Amino acid sequence: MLLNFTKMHGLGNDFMVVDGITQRVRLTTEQIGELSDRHTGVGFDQLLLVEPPRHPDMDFRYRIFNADGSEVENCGNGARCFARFVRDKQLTRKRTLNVETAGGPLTLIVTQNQQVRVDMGSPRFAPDSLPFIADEDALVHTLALPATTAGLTQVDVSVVSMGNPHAVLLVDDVEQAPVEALGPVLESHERFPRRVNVGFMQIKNRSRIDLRVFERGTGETRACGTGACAAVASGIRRGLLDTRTKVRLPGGTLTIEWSGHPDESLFMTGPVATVFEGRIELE
Ligand SMILES: N[C@H](CCC[C@H](N)C(=O)O)C(=O)O
Repeated sequence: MLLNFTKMHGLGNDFMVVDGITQRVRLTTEQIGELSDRHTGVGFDQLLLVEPPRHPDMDFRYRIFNADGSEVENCGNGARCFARFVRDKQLTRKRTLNVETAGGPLTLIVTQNQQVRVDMGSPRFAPDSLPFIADEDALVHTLALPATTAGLTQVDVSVVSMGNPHAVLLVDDVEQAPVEALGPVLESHERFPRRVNVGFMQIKNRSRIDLRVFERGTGETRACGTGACAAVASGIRRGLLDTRTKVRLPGGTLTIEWSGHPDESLFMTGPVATVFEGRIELE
């Protein structure tokens, strides 16, 4: 099978974007894992597959696969790249797109300055929305670690669903945060039955944070859109952040806005980049 694709990124969180509308695409989990390899494949954090919508009032469906081949519910940086992709490929001329994802509907707006603003829906904190095993909802949950990690036997996390699951830790300095040691341990912690993305948040002031994210199924990325949303949502809920917060990630900055009302949408705005067009022959 000859597969055309476009390599894109959002603040260095990189994607192989595949048009599954004008070409017939059948990819196995194993093939996606092979394609994600940065030495023997295309190399990416996630693969995004664009498909026709299932519902008549939606414009597209797009599916998200991590580097390990796992299919997931949402991808913030990917949503922005998707919006640019379908317009660049003339699959639509609309600037406001209604899109189906496994995590629910998204509305994407391509702004005049070529940034993309995404209505990410409402953050959810109830443990079963992630899922996270806990007796009740709480601002912060204490997780016992299976073994002493980075000198810790337990950590406090806030849990947030942006369609996909996130655990957010407060740290004094993201540069010194034990991302490599603690990320994998929390990603696969037993209280997250479907694993979890792990955010390390340093609050600079009430409208600015630094963030690093160890992503489920991929590892640390240069940026994580849903991770930025989850971190700010948890900070606003805890009374630590304002309703419009800049998130500085290793790959650059996103703007997150949320009123703090549980039934109101959170918005993410940020850049998109196209790197190259490619074609690959698959068995
Ligand atoms: N690793 C995530 C999916 C990609 C999210 C991230 N790349 C973003 O921009 O939101 C998960 O397993 O839920």
